Amino acid sequence: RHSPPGPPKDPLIGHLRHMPAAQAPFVFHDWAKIYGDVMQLKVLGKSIIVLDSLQAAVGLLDKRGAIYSDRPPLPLYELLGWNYMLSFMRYGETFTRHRQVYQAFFSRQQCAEFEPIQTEEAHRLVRNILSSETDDYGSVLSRYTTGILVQVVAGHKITSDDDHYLELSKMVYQVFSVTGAPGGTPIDFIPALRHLPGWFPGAYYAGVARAWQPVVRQLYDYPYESVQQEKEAGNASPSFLLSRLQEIENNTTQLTPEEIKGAAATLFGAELPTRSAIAVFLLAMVLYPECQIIAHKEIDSVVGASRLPTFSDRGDLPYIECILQETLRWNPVAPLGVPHRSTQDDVYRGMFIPKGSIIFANIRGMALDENTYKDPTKFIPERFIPSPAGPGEPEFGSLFGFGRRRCPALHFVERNLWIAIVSILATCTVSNAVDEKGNIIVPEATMSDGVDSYPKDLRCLIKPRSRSAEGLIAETALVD
Ligand code: HEM
Repeated sequence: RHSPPGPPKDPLIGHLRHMPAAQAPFVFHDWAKIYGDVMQLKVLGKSIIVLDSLQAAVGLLDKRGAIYSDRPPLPLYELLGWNYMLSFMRYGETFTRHRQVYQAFFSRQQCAEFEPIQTEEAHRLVRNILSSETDDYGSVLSRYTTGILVQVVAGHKITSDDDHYLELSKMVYQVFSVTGAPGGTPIDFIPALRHLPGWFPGAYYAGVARAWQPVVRQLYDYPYESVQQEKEAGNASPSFLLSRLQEIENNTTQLTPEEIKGAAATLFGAELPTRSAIAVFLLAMVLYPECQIIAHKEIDSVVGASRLPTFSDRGDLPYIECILQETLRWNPVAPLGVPHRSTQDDVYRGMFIPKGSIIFANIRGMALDENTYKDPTKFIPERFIPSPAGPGEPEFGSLFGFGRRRCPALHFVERNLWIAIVSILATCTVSNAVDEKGNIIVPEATMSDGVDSYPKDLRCLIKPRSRSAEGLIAETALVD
């Protein structure tokens, strides 16, 4: 029985000085080639385990889920008032209750009911892309994912740029930007700092957290109170919050009001990865124009030019499905997932994993596994075509995490992405932007660091594909 291998470390502080400051998933993946797919790093006495293969992640996080499903404590987030957020919740009774509510809400069957909302928002997305005056498509994409979430969570349709929910969604983004990666600030390592004033060295983040508390509070109160008022006035549309309020009324609720607010805030906070995934798709279309041509042909032959695609076309568009799957694999938007924590000592393949270890699944590393994916850095949708017609490489399910903490919204997310991708492909051509001198810009396929992984350069040109596509899109403005 031995500790999992890892790179050389310093006395006392361990790997603190060696922790990668940038592009950690790539550094971990390179280390894994030397030290293996189960590695241990020690930081200030804490055991950090990095899993670099699907086999190890399934072996521990799925198969031994009973002892690998906790999350590390996040004192900074607690200080901010991010309470009852499922993503960061410790394992236990409260977690189980919350998780059940999400699983029921995002079941396959329930997800089918969101399709009209998703379709309408996808049409709005294309209209907004085509009328965008800048090439900063990030904000247009955010508007799409926020638009869907606000309808699903609070039954509210965003129709103007000064909608308060858009303001709230910007605030969430700001809070996450000023507080850094979850678990990565000094007070996460030395919780005692939380009691010190913000000017004290190292306690800086505690000051930040206190300053942002009112913003977080608003995110908790505003949606809940708005839906409550609409319910009382008899004009609330179906939504996550309305269902929870009705459960309170009928005494069938599993969650307290404060827990419900936290659950809704969790959902709003989940806006970013979906918008990043659509951005990855756009990047792929710029860099791999041949894929776009095949996709256009498939849509033209299956859907035709007289209508826009709908969810009922999905089964007849296998190449679009491959593009979606390859978008998820090529540049994973959650490259290290969300860390798990082990709650018991364990031995895996003869290696001792102490209780309290923080476990990272290197999802980025798994996408680069050359034994599973040929030419893994290239965008090749055909890799998923089943054999004998294609190589039949497996879909990249790892993107949504593992075991009892796996993303509960994945069926919903896949639909959000599919309808956005197919609507863009049916109506637009994505191509290279051109600089002032007339040179074609070829963006590099690199992603930003951190929890919110986004293409570093997304300069591109998006134009209507044809007159008839333009007409179809214009018509949607009248119907939706
Ligand atoms: C492309 C978009 C998305 C990706 C790639 C993604 C991926 C993930 C990953 C990797 C985890 C952690 C899994 C683990 O710990 O092993 C997670 C958790 C979670 N996701 Fe997603 N997610 C996405 C979108 C969403 C959306 C839109 C929602 C909600 C509307 C959502 C809700 C959640 C929640 C609540 C958790 C926490 C689950 C728990 O801790 O038990 N996700 N997601």
